Amino acid sequence: MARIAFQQLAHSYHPAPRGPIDYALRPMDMAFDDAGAYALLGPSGCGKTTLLSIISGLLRPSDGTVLFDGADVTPWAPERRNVAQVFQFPVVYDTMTVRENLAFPLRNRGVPAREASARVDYVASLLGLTAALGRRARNLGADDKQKISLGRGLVRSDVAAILFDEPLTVIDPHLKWELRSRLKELHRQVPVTMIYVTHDQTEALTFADRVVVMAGGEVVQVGTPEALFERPAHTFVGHFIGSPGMNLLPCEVVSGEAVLPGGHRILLPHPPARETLAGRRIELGIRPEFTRIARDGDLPVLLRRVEDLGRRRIARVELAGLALTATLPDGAAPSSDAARITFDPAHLHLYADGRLVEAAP
Ligand SMILES: Nc1ncnc2c1ncn2[C@@H]1O[C@H](COP(=O)(O)OP(=O)(O)OP(=O)(O)O)[C@@H](O)[C@H]1O
Repeated sequence: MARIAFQQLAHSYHPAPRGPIDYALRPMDMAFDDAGAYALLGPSGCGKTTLLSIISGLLRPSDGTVLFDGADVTPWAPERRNVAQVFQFPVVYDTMTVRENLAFPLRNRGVPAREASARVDYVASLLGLTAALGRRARNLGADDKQKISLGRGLVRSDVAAILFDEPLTVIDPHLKWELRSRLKELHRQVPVTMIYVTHDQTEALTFADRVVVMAGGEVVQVGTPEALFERPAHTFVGHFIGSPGMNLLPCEVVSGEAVLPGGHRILLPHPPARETLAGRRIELGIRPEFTRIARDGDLPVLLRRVEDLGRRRIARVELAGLALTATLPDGAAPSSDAARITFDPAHLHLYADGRLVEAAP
């Protein structure tokens, strides 16, 4: 187990001696606490795999330092780092049995046979592979093969970290939820640092205690699922997390109020100092869940349509030409000619150039 830290870590696949550097990962300082369950979440191309490969040692960063429990491991080869990795597609030995596949990483490390066998039995039961232990891997389907890959990653308890790179991509949808819960259960019992890469917010939010959200080669927020929902540090997080995402309204701040298009004014509970906003692009953020549509609401909106999303309904409305979404309470039937919207002041956030602006002290 290890605490993994980055100091001024950055990576460019095309280091340029002159001119602007084309970063796949922008310079960052951050740490993964020992024994934490993390998800690395972000859209395709944001740098997740690059970051994972730098941790495992498959890729040497062009800048900065990687520390495991304070030791500089930047030049270390993958074998020396003692990191287990599970990839998107199965990595199994077809001619071996499931038991032999699972025991392989333990045999390599010289773990005594009895201890190895107990560990294999435990991991197999966790992954629902017990009945298949004696079968050759080649005779199994894609789901079971990927379970073996997961098992090989999980079987050693002495690793510095376990890295998962979209491990459930090939798994049947109905099995995904079950395997995610099992990984979480395993983490509770064997607290190893786990880092789980995904572009799927449901996967990230159900697996991780802490989610690292990435965009454009940058870590834009590290937080609990609740923090990402309640207090997005960046408009990208507001938009990317949640379904639908946060409403963002361009505005100006004048005398403690946000002035929206159409001249509508919203009193800000904690207006920031003027200097922090000067010359920056300002937006007011509010999640659909913290709005209310009613006849006696604050601002007049045009009701475009109501959508049924299964567990809840949302209203698509327009405020001075801006499209917004609002969650509707059960049974609410807003009238299109008298709809008004109210924002819960406790959940209003102000962003400058995409970043959350803290209130003036
Ligand atoms: N071997 C490489 N050589 C050059 N550029 C690369 C290489 N690998 C990745 N990149 C570039 O680096 C950036 C980050 O890619 P990376 O694969 O880390 O993102 P990702 O978030 O893992 O994406 P995905 O979810 O699609 O795998 C992208 O712009 C990508 O094109």
